[in-house]
Amino acid sequence: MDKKINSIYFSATDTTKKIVSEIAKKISENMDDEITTNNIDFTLPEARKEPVSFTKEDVVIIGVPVYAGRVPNVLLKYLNTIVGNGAFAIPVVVYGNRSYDDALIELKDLLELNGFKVIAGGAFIGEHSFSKILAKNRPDEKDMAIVSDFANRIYTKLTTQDEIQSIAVKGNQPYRKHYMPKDRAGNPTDIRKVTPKTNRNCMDCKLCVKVCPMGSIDERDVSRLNGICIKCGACIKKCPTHAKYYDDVNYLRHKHELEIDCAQRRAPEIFI
Ligand SMILES: Cc1cc2nc3c(=O)[nH]c(=O)nc-3n(C[C@H](O)[C@H](O)[C@H](O)COP(=O)(O)O)c2cc1C
Repeated sequence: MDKKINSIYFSATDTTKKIVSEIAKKISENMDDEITTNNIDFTLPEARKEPVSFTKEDVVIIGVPVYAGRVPNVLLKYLNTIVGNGAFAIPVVVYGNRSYDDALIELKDLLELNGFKVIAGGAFIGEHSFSKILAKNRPDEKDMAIVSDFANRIYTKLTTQDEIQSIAVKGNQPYRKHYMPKDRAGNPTDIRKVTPKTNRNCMDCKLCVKVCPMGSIDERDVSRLNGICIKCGACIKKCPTHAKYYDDVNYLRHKHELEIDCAQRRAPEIFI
């Protein structure tokens, strides 16, 4: 097979990265010739300034986390600049064990509009960005076995079908509205304005500045924000001294509710 394998992802807390990278690696391992895998990590703002385009020679595994049941809307502008030129695409969404709602179909549609041919797709589960216990440590071994099998099936499809077929994925059209957390009275509540706090454990190492996908944490005073917070969990989960946290009542209520209501393990779904 004379295709080039590409992995491209946004991954604030590394679960999407783990899945997309493994799919790309496994497909590459199946190929006889020595091939190079191209990797684009667009988690940080600098990377989203680079234009990206592919050709018919490319197979592109592209992954994003599910935010509010959809493709994160802060990424739409960048995603819409990626040019397919007839490349094969495998959209992957990773969600925190609640639901992926319409994120996979949204990503698939977006890729098709950008000139990709979508030949497979998958929804996988990763530890929830808000929590240390919801989908804890996922993707785990069981998930990675499914990831591996998915990659093998993509390889088989690429090498055995004369005319590689497009696929359909699960989801609604028109897409459902963004999922909204509820307040104590059961009314939808908007947590978009919620920002992280910094406690006395902070050593001022600036790691949070480096990992914030929005480039929002002030380098001179890391307790301040210069831009928006998307609640991605990067500064919280990656802080070596656990100095970042949220104390907003509605955010904490939502997190707790998810931990209770979505505790039952969900399984990855693949479409090929
Ligand atoms: C703002 C926000 C909204 C989210 N919405 C959902 C959701 O609707 N359903 C779900 O199951 N998980 C949701 N999650 C959890 C992430 O999709 C999940 O933890 C994912 O594994 C994170 O990927 P990453 O590690 O690559 O950043 C949300 C996370 C964030 C930050």
